[in-house]
Amino acid sequence: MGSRRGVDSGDPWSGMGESEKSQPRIEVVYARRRSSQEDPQLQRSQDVNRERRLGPAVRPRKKNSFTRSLTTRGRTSVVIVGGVDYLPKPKQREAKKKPKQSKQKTRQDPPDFSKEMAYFKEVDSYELLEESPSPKKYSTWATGTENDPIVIPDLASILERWLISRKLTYSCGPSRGLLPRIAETPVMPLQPMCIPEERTLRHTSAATASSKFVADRRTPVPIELVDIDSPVRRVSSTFVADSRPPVHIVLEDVDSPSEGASSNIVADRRASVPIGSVNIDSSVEKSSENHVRVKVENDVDESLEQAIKKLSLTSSSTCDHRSAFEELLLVCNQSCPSSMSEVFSQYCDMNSIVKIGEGTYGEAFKAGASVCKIVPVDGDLLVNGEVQKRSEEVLEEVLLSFTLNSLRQEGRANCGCKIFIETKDIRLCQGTYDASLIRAWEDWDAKHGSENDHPKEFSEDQCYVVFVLADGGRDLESFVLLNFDEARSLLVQVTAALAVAEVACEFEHRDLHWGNVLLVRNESTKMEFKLEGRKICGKTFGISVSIIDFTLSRINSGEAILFLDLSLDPALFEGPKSDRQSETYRKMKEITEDCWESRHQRTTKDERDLRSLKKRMQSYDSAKDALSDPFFTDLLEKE
Ligand SMILES: Nc1ncnc2c1ncn2[C@@H]1O[C@H](COP(=O)(O)OP(=O)(O)OP(=O)(O)O)[C@@H](O)[C@H]1O
Repeated sequence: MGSRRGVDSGDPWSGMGESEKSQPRIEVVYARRRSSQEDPQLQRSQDVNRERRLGPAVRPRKKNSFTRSLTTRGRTSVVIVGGVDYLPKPKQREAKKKPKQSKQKTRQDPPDFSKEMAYFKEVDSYELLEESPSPKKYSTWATGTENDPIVIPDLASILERWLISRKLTYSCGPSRGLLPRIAETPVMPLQPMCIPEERTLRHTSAATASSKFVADRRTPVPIELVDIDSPVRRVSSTFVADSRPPVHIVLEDVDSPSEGASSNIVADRRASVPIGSVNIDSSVEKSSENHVRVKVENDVDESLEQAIKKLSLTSSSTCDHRSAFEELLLVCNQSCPSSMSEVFSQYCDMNSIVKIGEGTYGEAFKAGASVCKIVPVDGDLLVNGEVQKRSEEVLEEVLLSFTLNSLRQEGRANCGCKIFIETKDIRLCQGTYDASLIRAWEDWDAKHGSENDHPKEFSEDQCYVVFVLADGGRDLESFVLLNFDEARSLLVQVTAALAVAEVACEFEHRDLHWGNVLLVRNESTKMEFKLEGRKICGKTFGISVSIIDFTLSRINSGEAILFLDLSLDPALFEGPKSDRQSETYRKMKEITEDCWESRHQRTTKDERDLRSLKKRMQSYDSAKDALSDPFFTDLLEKE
């Protein structure tokens, strides 16, 4: 489809480029270190890693396939902050192709499926030569109905905290006066789901009347109020602070005649604990109908909030590494990094940890019902021959994951699905690898032969981001579909997920190779999703699909557009010719014209071309005839 772009002056592609350029300001926020250019040794090891990414066909030996880090080198994280009305006009758009990927990531000794693999390889290579620029893969979901606001309270607060911290970081200049304050203080008013502004608890005459509010870590308001049957009541409130920044807890006697006056306050405490509980105790005079109000507030004073609002992102131009780390802490709701065992022990017995997979950066471990993917960040140590990810890079993925999580919420009015992997939590850790993790890593290595470096190399200072995910099963690369129904089920689930996310938040995965599609066989017969307000039920034939790895993805969270600027990673587009994944990256570059912040859609011209192709196809007598159609001209090279 050579005429796809820029052929005539009315080419909708160029038009779209123009209109996208006039969108809200664009900032290059983070630039990935590119030390390989200066360091030939690093360049060599990265070249080796590049070869790891693609499969056995192009991977002559261990650590020598097209790198798994292909997608991450030289990236730049970018955010565009737009107004609420930024959402583009309804248009039809294309879905990205699924590139081929081959990574050695298996959970058990795989049975011998070499025959099946050979078959699919053949199919793949055939398609690569034969297919048009994927008309059959361009989904035709029409966009354009009103979207659900993607910002649910929790997500809003996460993004807001992030944006605020960025404003503070970038706008305060050298003085950085506000940054320490925001780092010490949560932005509680912005997270109404997290902490109710107040709870009113009623005393009873019972000696141990108590009220307990149990909530998860993101709504950590377990407050226990106990009155003791004595002339003076003892009131205590326990606030379970799980890695939460400081809070201000006030107990107030609301029945006192001077309600609201400071004398009503029976206990007042500012508390800051990384993990644990805060108790405040006090005495309250007994009266028949005594109410005590427990207020949990943030410590950000109004003037600070006003100041924050006035700050502008436009003055930001640089990002220092420390502040990005602080942003990550804020987004993860932590005041300081945890240890690995603190995080893992929340999900499982440490001795039960099993490694289940690995990527260039990520080591995936099964922890109870969850999967924890550990990604080292910010250290100087090369990991698997790669420069470690920087906080700022991981931050983009963290925010994106939270945004996609919001699609899982029940009761979304317009769009929703549960096919993107559930991100249960994200935590920042520091220290050496825990002994149980080392044991699990070595077990996996003994069975499967890890391509990654031994994690014992990490020092006490090393930091990591731990993605706590639902267990999505095995990746498509190692999963064997048993019949055509399972294959259809896989395709419809992936397509439905992309359609939902594309309509809801202009999502483009941009790296949907078969290592990033997980499957599990179960009793399920159907899966529900909602697209443009319509509930749709898809048949699953006992297969549940999850999409993972949003490192390269692009999304409009409602508050910001998050994406990586792949134009700074030319090597990404230099993979082997005729390799499906490499070709797909190149196609993406062609379609985006290296403008990665925009969403990209099938154009009217493309649709016209496809429609006329369809008509012409009906008139051909044979496939041989059809192959001479002009639609294919630039796709076929005669030798
Ligand atoms: N939620 C999950 N459930 C089950 N397995 C998972 C999950 N997340 C990751 N894995 C396993 O771990 C592997 C590595 O994860 P992932 O691809 O996210 O890491 P990565 O370092 O980002 O990879 P890449 O090399 O593509 O950058 C996956 O291919 C998969 O086998």
